[in-house]
Amino acid sequence: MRVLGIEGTAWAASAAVHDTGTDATRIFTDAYQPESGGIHPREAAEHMREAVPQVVAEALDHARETAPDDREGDESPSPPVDAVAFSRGPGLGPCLRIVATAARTVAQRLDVPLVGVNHMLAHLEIGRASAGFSSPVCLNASGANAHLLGYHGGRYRMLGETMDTGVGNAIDKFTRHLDWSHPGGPKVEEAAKDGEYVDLPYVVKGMEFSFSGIMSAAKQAVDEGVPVEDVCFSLQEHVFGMLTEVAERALSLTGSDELVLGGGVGQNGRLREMLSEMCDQRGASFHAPEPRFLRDNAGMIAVLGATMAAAGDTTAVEDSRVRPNWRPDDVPVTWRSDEDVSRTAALREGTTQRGAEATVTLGDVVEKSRNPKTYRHPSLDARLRRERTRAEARLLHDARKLGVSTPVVRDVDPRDAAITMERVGGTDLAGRLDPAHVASVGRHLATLHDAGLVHGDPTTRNVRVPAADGAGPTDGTGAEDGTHPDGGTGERTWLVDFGLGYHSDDAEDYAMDLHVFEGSVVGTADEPAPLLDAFETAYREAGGDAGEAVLAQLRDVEGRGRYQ
Ligand SMILES: C[C@@H](O)[C@H](NC(=O)OP(=O)(O)OC[C@H]1O[C@@H](n2cnc3c(N)ncnc32)[C@H](O)[C@@H]1O)C(=O)O
Ligand SMILES: Nc1ncnc2c1ncn2[C@@H]1O[C@H](COP(=O)(O)OP(=O)(O)OP(=O)(O)O)[C@@H](O)[C@H]1O
Ligand SMILES: [Fe+2]
Repeated sequence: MRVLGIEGTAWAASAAVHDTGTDATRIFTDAYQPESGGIHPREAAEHMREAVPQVVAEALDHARETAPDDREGDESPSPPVDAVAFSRGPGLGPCLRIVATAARTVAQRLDVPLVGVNHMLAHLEIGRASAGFSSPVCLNASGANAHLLGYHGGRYRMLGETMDTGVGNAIDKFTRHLDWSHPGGPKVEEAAKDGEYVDLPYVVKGMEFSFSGIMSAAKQAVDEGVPVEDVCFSLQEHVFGMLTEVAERALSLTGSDELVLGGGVGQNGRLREMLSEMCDQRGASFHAPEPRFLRDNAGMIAVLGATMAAAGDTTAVEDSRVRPNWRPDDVPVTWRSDEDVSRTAALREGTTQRGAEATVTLGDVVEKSRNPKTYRHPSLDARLRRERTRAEARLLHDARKLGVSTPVVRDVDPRDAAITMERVGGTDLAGRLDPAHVASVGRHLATLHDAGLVHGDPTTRNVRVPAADGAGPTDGTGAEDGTHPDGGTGERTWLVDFGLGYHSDDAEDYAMDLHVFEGSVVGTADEPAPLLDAFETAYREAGGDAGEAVLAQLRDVEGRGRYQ
């Protein structure tokens, strides 16, 4: 099958022809370069209006020139391509409409099917296809996005994402402050080569992350006279360190041992180096497609379009309106039937647990050491390990005082980033996900929030519950009488891993806790809906009016679009 792909979500007016027989992909791109500042939606659309028809004509010429012999000389020659795939969203509305119009026109003229492709899934599927991976975790690092996806039960689930801007846009905003021309990413990469390390904010909440604080601090540092190359170097160390850390968390949560990278920022050598080193260290495989398939390009649209067309997933012209805010986790995945990413490998209860951050030895007591991460800059690494070990020990204690079940801390060694604590539960919540246990987590979080405490990373791996068969030490201190101090009717649950915790009186931070927990449930459960329902009901009941306000804030967090 030969498929014409058309792309034009923001800056790249691009058309490509992919031949599934030879696996060859030829891409024609005309890039929009803003005169000044960043991408202006109106200017970008003007570019698309001129450039899209041109690149499409070039691609179709190429298709005709390379058509197999049997397509030539017939009385009614076969069309040069068998389907037309186009970027249907997400992206800038005016640009998308031009692409869609071009795609409909060509498909109707050639009388071939139309395929509406999700641009973000195209960024990821191209890597999965070229790696030959079956069920990887996918990190998309592009201009307008930054997120982690894992396939499970017919959809890509969102495992973590930026809470504000996309990673490329964040970097581009910083370089606009320096009056550097768009795009800024490659210029930061170049300047970073001569830079030295300075501390900047580092914001990871579970598998969610945000860039606004770090970008303000970077601009301020330059304004205060810190050498630009030092700021560029440190920006990369922090921002890519965050992406690598959340990617490792996603691997750990899902039990996957494959990671693929997608998106324009994936062209950055330092980001690729960090991801590759992290994967090496945990025995996972890493793959990044070649640069022409990383940045926006129609090749990836043609490739996924061909896969979708082969699965019969085509788009009727009357249903082909563009979707500027189309989320990748909203797409029914018709073209995959392979094994789910969430293999629950995480659930084996060995004597040594390898979390995303630490090695945890489960004996009579539990010894947790945050080992150095060599992908991170040594200064940043030392700072994070020290800060998190301190926070963990302090907050485990604070939470206990509030009546939230946590292991008792026996010893803390901030220098070696090590904690010795009581052993609790028989398994992770991930191994016994049921409404009673998630409800108990809801009550625990309501208690913490009521006292101004944020867990920071309440995933299903950071909650301990009794083992189903009763094996293992199911009692923590205080449960000897068999009562359940969390006040619920289910079995007892313990919260562990407070390393990302902190004190806050901002409802947004509490909402993030809920968002992180729900994300970990959605990422791994076969049927998340009843679990989320039980969780929120329990949180609401325990949290009263304040809890209601946090849930409203959660809806706000979930509803934030990025393409207006
Ligand atoms: C919706 C769609 O329009 C959007 N596309 C997009 O953002 O273009 P993409 O080609 O994937 O990424 C462009 C971004 O990639 C950054 N970039 C390019 N080369 C880079 C490098 N060497 N280092 C860091 N960033 C780089 C640019 O600064 C720019 O922000 C998206 O995929 O989010
Ligand atoms: N006190 C404890 N008692 C029993 N098991 C524990 C205890 N603390 C941790 N564990 C187990 O060890 C695993 C890893 O611990 P922890 O989450 O603290 O490490 P981590 O490296 O920070 O993990 P991640 O970053 O992946 O959440 C947990 O999922 C849990 O199964
Ligand atoms: Fe993109």
